[in-house]
Formats: sequence, C-alpha cells, structure tokens
Amino acid sequence: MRDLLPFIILGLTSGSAYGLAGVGLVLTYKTSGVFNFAFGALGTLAAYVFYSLNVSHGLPWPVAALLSTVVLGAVLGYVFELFARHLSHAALAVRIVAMLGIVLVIEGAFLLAHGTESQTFPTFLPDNRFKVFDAYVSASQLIIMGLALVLTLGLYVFLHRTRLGMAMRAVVDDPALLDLAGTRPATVRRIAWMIGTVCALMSGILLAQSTNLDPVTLTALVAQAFAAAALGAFASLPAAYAGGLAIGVLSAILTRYASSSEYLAGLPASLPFVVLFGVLVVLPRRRLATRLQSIPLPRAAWTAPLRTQIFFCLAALAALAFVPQFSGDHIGQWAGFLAVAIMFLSLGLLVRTSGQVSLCHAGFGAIGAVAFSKLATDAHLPWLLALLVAGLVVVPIGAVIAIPAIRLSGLYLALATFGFGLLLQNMFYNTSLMFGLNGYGVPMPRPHLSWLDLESDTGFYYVVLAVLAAATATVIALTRTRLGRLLRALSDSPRALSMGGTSVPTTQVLVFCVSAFLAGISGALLGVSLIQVDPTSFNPTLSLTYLALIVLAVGGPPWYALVQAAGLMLIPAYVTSGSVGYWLQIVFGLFAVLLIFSPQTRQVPRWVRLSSAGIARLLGERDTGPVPAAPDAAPDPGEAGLPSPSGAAERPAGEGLRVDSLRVRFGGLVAVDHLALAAPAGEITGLIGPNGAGKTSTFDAICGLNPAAQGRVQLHGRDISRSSPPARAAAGLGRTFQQMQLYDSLTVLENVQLGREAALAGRGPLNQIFAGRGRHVIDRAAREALHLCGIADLSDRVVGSLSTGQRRLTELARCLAGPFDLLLLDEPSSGLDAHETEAFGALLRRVVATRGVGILLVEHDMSLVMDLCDHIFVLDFGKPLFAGSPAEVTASDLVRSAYLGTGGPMAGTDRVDASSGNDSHVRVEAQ
Ligand SMILES: Nc1ncnc2c1ncn2[C@@H]1O[C@H](COP(=O)(O)OP(=O)(O)OP(=O)(O)O)[C@@H](O)[C@H]1O
Repeated sequence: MRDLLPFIILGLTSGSAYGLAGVGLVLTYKTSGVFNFAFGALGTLAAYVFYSLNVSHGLPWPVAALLSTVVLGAVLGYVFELFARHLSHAALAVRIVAMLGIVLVIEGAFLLAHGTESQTFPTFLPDNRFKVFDAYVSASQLIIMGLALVLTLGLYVFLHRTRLGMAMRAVVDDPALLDLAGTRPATVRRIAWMIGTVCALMSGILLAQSTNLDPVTLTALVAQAFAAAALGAFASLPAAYAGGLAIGVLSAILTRYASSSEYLAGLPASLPFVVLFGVLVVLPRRRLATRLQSIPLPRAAWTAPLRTQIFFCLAALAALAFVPQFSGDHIGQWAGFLAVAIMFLSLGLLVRTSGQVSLCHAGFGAIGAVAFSKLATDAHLPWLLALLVAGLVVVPIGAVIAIPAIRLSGLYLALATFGFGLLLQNMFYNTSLMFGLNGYGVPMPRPHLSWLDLESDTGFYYVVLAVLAAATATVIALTRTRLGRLLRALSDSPRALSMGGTSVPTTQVLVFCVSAFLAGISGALLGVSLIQVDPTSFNPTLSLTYLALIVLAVGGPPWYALVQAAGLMLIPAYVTSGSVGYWLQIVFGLFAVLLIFSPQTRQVPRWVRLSSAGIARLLGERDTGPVPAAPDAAPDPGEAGLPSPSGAAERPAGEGLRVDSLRVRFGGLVAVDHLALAAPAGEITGLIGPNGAGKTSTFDAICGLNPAAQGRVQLHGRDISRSSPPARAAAGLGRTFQQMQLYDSLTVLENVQLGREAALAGRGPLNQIFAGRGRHVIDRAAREALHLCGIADLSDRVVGSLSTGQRRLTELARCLAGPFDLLLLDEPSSGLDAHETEAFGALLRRVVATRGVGILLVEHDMSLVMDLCDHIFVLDFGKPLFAGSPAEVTASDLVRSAYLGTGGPMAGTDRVDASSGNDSHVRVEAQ
C-alpha cells in the first residue's frame, strides 16, 4: 500500500482537475442541453493565454490566472450561451459539429502558432514538499486538490441554497415556469455557462502544470471530463467530482502496474474511455433520457430524378477516369482522394441518411487497413478477397459500437464513438495486434495480375475508382430499398418509426454495420495508396474532421463525398506549404461553427437545377420541379369516397385498451398518478384535462415510449405493459402525436406508405432489408388511407412543405394505413379550421363505424370531444378527476371548476378550445 501512495497523490492531483472539468461540463449540460465538446479546447486556450500573459508578457501569475480564468471565462461563457441557444434548435449532428468546429479552430490555431512541440509551462504554485508516511506531497498538489474540492462544494451549496442556484436547476425542468416566476431563463443559463467555462479554463491551467503546454493532450481533457460527468450520470456535481478523482487515482495506480505490458500499457490513458463506454452501456436508460426533440439535418430542397442522377454519375466517372492523363506525380494522392471519398460515402449513409453520428470512423478505417494487411500478407488471401474480408472484419465492431445507439439518444452515441476512437488509439495502435510495438507500421500490398498492370500508381488508381463506383452504386441502391426508406424515416422521426412497428435498434445496427464495412474498405484502400500505414495515418482527430465535413456537405451521393474528399486530400496535395493542414483544419472548423446559421432547407444552386432539368428532358424524364408553396387550406376529407377497410382486423365489441394504476414520474414530478381508463373497440373515448394534466404522458406510457412508467396496459385482453413500442404497434396500437412526428423529407405518399411498411419491416433484420412481396399490400393500404383523409392529390408533395392542417391529415392517414385497431390520437384537430374540424369529426366516426377500431382521443376542442366521444375521462394534475358520458362531464361542477370553466358554452354550434383550462382563456369561434 505504501508504495502506492505516491501514485495515489499524483492521481488525486490530476483527478481534482478532471473532477473540476466534469463539474463544469455537467453544469452547462444540465442547464442548456448542449454538450460542450470544446471543453478540452477551452482548457488549452486558458493554458495558452496564461502562458503568454505570464511568460511572454511578464504579468504576475495571480493577475494572469485571474485574466485567463475568471475574466476569459465570463466572456466565453457569455458567447457560448448565445451559441448554445442557437444550437438548441439544430439537428443533433449540427450541435455536435458546431462544438467540434471550435475544437478544430483552437487546436489548429495553436498548432499553427507553436507546432507540435510542447512548451514548458511555468510552475507558478509554491513547491515546498511535505512527507506523508513514505511519500512526498507538494504544496502545489495540495492547493490543486483543495481548490477543486472547495469550488465543487461551493457550487453544490450555491445550487441548493441560493435562489439563483435553484433557478439553475429549475431551468432544465420548466423554463417557461421560471419565466413566469420572474427569472429570465436566458440569464440563468448564461451564468451557468460562465461558471462552467471558468471550471474548464481552471482545469486546463491546473493540468498544464503537469502535462506542459501541449494542445493535443490538453484537448483530450474533454475525455476525462466526459468520463467524470458520466460517473455523475450527467446530472450530479458531487458525483462528477468524485468520478474525476476516481479516474485520476485509478489511472495513476494502473500506470504503476500496467506500463510494462504490451497490451495494458495504454490502459491508464484509456481509462476515461473505458469508464465512459461502460457507464453508457450499463446506466439505466431513464437516467440518460433527454427532453430534446429529434431534429433532422438540413436537407436540399430538391433532388434530380434517377436517370439524370445516373447520367451525372457516369459523367463524373468518365472525368475521373481521365485524371491519370494530367495528374503526374500526384496520382498516388488522387488514389487516396478516391479512397477517402468512400469513407465519406460510408459516413454519409450513417449521418446524412439515417441521422446517426459517429466520431470513430478513422478508427474503423484503421481496423480495415490492418486487417487487410494481415489477410493479404500473412494469410496470403487474394487481394480482392482480402479487401472484402477486411471490410467484414469491421462489421461486428460497428455492431458493438451501435449498442449505446440502441439504448441511448444520439448524443451519448457521439460520446461513445468518440471514446472508442481514442481507446483504440491508446490501447491498440501501438501493439502487434495493429501497427506493431512501436507503431512502426504495416505493409499494404497492391493487387497483382499477370495480364493487367494494377501494381503501378495508375493501375491502382483505376482499381480504387472501380471500388468507388461500386460503393456509390451500393449506397444509391440501398437508399432506394426498404432499408433506405427506413433510414430516411429514422433520420426524420425515430419515434414515429418505432410507433409504426419498426424495431429502430435493428435499423440502427444495420446502418452501422454497412457503414463500418465501407469505412473498413476505405481504410484499406487509403492504406494501400500510402504503401505502408502507421498510427499517424488514422489519427482519431481525423474522425472529428470527417464528421464536420459530412455535416457541412450538400448534395446527394456521390457528390458530397467527392467534394469533401477533394477538400481534405487534394488541396494539401497541390498546396505544399507545411502549414496548409493546420489552415485547412481552421477553415473547416470555422465553417462548422457557422453551421448554426444554416437554414433547415438548403437551396440547390440554380445552375445545377437548370442543367439537370436540361439533361432530364433529353433523357425523357420528368423533373418534379421545385417544391410548390404550401396552400393554406386542406382539401375537404368529406369529399373522398369511403373505400373498404383494409388491414385492420375487426374486433368484437368489448375488446380494446385497458389501463390500470398508471403512474408516470419525471424526477420529483408525478405527471400521471394511478390512472385507470378503458377505450373499447368500436368507440371513441375522450381523455381531456388542462395543459400539463398528463395526457401526453399517458399516451407515451401506453405506447411504451416511457419505459419508466409503472402500471398495467392491456390491449384486447393481452398484457403489453412490458412490451417495446414496436411490439405494441404489432399488437394493434397506432398513434399520432401532439408535436407531429412526420417524415418531413419524404412525400405524403411515402409517409403514408411507411405507415404500413414500418409495420411489415418489424423487428427482423431481413424484413428490414428486403421488401419481399408486401408491396401491393403497402400500396393498397396507402391509397385507401389517402382517399379516406382526402389528401390523395397531395401524394407527391414533400411533407415539410405542407400547411399544419395538411400535415395533421397526413399523420392521421399514416396511422390509418397501418395495421392498427386501437388508435391514440393526440390533439389531431389542432391546426385545422372550423370547416376542416367538422369534416375531420365525420371522418373519425366513419373510421370507427366501418373498421370497428377503437379511438382514445386527446383534444382541447370541447365541441368536437362532446360531439364524438362515447365516454370521457378527465385528468387534472395527473390524477383522474371524473369519468362519464359527454352529458355527465358537461354537467359536472367538478369538471367545470377544474377545466371547462363555469360559463363555458359547449353546446350547439360554438367551438370551444379549453386548452388553457379556465374561463379567461377559453377560445370561442362562432361558426
Ligand atoms: N420528459 C419530461 N421531463 C420532465 N417533465 C415532463 C416531461 N414530459 C412532460 N413533463 C411534465 O409532465 C407534466 C404533464 O405533461 P403532459 O405533456 O403529459 O401534459 P398534457 O396534459 O399532455 O399537456 P398539454 O395539454 O399541454 O399537451 C407537465 O408538468 C410537464 O411539464
């Protein structure tokens, strides 16, 4: 034990800095929902500012420390809060990439100014040493430990004992309420960002005492902060601090024991990632739940028709085939460019098509390269076979990485993949499993044929071009298959897809596997273009650049891949100044930061549109033209003829939904308390109550979207309380959402078809890939649902361009196209005008009468509810308040005083919106 003491002291010192970083990270994440990936970069910045003030400009260290932590932290915290506010409306990948942009800019600027050599950082704290048992502890170490402890305790007391601190905790749960209470949520968040940023800056300076001024090491501080925050379940400050200490101490002890072993030498440095990954895999899902809406990536407003796309792809192929004629000595770099284009295709499928994120694609590339080398040189497999098997080797690794994706939201997936990339580098790059003991590198042989020269630079260039063409064809074909449709739906609304009956985890694993396969192939080809690969060829930071570039890109495959690969590979090939790589990193970073101003729909340049329209005409293909502006009114659903019901099995009366003792909690808030209700088949049942009464929470619990909900849910007599959302959908439960969950980038027809196709895709991987013979069932169900809702004429319109009323009808049509016989409709008439609402009511009645389905309806339009419902349940503050027929509910004093108000007109032709729950807010629209 005594010989461990020096290591424990060292570990407590660095752990204090990690703990402080973790505390700052948790604070900003809790208050804004934005994960600060630039945390380590901020630490680097502070260390550099301190260094230049203290060493270069001779300022006394206390002044330099104050300026580089408190003053800089206040300024940066202010800016970051503005930044985070903008980002809260952006897609997850944009949120991550904008933060990564800051990392790229700071690190690139630092490397430009100082190169890769680390600078000696001044030891400004007193260094007198004291003996503790057999070990020595210095005053500076004690100060660092004391400072982190005092700051953490101070913050804890501040958050729990002061008004502002409590406001900071409340801002996460209910910013609107905070606003009503007279405290501005923006101010509260700004102060939280300032404090969090000061923590990041302080931990950077404290760590630089032992690591010196090295941007790469300091930027990696973010990993320790992530791991510490993970140990605090991303919520508890004291636990994050303790987690930081534990990581520091454990790393130091491991250094003592593991440094002599080939495979364990990298473990101390990898510990944060092991911890991070472990926590993400084992922590209960509800602890990591976020209230963030899923927002898809910005999309192009238009795509060229298929034949035109193929024409342009062939033209690009012909142009690329011409490259060896002029590339001269650069031909090897051109081959590298094509290989990296495959990497972008792989990442594009994951990020742009399915809306997932990955920060470990460089790692996948490294594994592919090493696997290829071993298969081709040691196992003597034929070249092409070795290439394909190398891709396959990466597939199971991609599937394992997708595990956090299955359990958690995309943000945690980003963290897990980031951790995996760094873990791979720290633990395996420099072992004989990968690049050899000293990272010496592995040989990458070229293909050999006796009758064709493929070994020369030009021959190999054509081989990579052929593989790129095959990869492009695969990706384009895949996006047109069932899996492609599911991936696009996944990107737009995972909740809708899951409620439609598709097992989203299966889809996520599938796309990860395909993407990992292509990344492995790309890594192998890039390696062969370099002849020999070593750890520097696949630095994990590259993954950050890949993700930033793929999110920045415009256009479809292969255009985004070619453009971004050209930026990354060809510019440095032709601009040979030593610092061009750093400049590129800064420029990419700046573009990534500017992404926050990018509109949700990206316009395609006019010249691209015009030239494509010309080619389409030549090819006899119809260009669908721009997305037309959305008309305001939806067509009258009543005009559509009523086709015969399809799909939904008719149920005998009496069967339906039963809910008992339902309880939903969000932290200390009980949103639904011991609710019991029944929604029989063949009837419309109402669920009403004031805003915040718990209606949507009830729906989420019934559908299985809130796994933490307690109570019993039965559908047609079968207990589905423990079933997943797709399993409940398969049992017959369909759903529309208050915040509409549509596949905005798809057309109305595709949305409605997915209502049936998502159910057919189900949970099996094969069903998700191959459509089989279900096409006619899908088409028939979609046609019927479109006619039933009266929106057949909108079939070709992209849903994102529709009016609210048309979107509501599309969501209903998608639900009706599915094989569901119990429908949960959450405020389906909101956004419809009086005329549309009336037609909508008639439509629901016909659906019930002809299909025998049951409907549980949440509505604030009291006239509609009273008109349609056979039975009504009233909720108030999560508790059942009253249940009865419309007449009984109307007559109830209890309901009137709690929800409907005392003089609210509910009879006759007046429309009443009781959403605000009291007289003064009742909206009356005379017809
Ligand atoms: N994910 C969540 N995390 C924390 N609190 C939540 C969450 N979802 C809902 N709540 C809270 O639970 C309570 C019930 O919300 P819910 O959305 O179920 O009410 P509602 O009756 O559907 O309201 P509305 O009529 O406005 O849609 C509210 O106080 C809300 O703030």
